[in-house]
Amino acid sequence: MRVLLALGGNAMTGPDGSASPDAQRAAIAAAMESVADLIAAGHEVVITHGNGPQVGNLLVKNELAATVVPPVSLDWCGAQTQATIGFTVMNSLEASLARRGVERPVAAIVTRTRVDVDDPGFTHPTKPVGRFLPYEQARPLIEHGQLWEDRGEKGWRRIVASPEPREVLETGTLLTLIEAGYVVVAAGGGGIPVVRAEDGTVRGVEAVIDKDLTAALLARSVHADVLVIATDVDHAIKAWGTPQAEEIGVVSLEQMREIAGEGHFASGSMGPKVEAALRFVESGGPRAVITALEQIDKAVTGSYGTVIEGRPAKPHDPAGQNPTPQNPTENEG
Ligand SMILES: Nc1ncnc2c1ncn2[C@@H]1O[C@H](COP(=O)(O)OP(=O)(O)O)[C@@H](O)[C@H]1O
Ligand SMILES: NC(=O)OP(=O)(O)O
Repeated sequence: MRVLLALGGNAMTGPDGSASPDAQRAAIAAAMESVADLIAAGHEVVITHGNGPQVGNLLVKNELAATVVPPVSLDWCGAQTQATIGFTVMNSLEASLARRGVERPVAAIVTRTRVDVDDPGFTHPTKPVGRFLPYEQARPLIEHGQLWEDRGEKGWRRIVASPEPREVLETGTLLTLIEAGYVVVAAGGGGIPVVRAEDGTVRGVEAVIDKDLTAALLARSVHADVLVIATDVDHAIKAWGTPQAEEIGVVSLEQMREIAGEGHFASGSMGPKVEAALRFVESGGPRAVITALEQIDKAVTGSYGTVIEGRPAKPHDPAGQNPTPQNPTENEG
């Protein structure tokens, strides 16, 4: 199966959200063990990953050092995170594959994602980045003009613009590499946001694209059989945080749209994951799964996690309208 695997910040930065180099190396090394198992099992894996903690930290470094070295813009910070996370993934995945006796080349690709210049995301920022701070520490920054948001029990977090991903510009390159047998790491941090001018030229814009939404687009572009969104919870949960909390197992597209419409999924965390899973399946993708990183082997077959099954088009069913599950059912998870 061709698997598009989206790795969240939780998988890349360690359990406490720490983005120290050691914590990142350790988290990525652990994640790549699971990825190597998938590859060793015969799956074709395309990896994308988040960069929220890292890009937010780079932004702060730039601001703190602005009087000493020229600061760079947010799109440059995003490009830098693709490189550091990408090369760390390459190092770890190569080692994990070698331990299994699997020979597969790995390539991390600098990837640009086109957005619309007039996207409302530029005027209404929604993307949490960087570290969590208690309100007392965030307050002076807010008073200084930064946008911060209360993210619940973990604290407050800085918010930046996050336009909709429209197109992954390196799709052709990725397909060539996948067909040549590479394990490709692409569109890290949702891709470096760029806009295209009327004359066809491309320039970076200051934003951080949601990596789950780009993952949905990328999964369709590379004809993935399954989009797996790996995070730190086994399932998306209905009535999350209440005594009525209920894990969501296998659901139809229609059911998940309805549940999402009821507002069970927090913006900036589970919300975009559910939206990405829905978009992939709505646009014709066969299956999308949200689950914990440790469960991705079962996720690819749809036997664990929150699973949205598409409608496989059969010869007698050209419109792809054959029935899908009508009741939320628990899978083995
Ligand atoms: N309805 C929900 N079901 C499950 N988790 C939820 C829900 N709403 C919000 N969350 C939160 O979403 C988190 C996963 O999102 P996030 O932290 O952004 O993941 P990642 O960094 O792995 O991309 C979970 O740890 C949980 O705290
Ligand atoms: N770019 C992005 O969505 O990163 P996170 O998944 O780390 O928030």
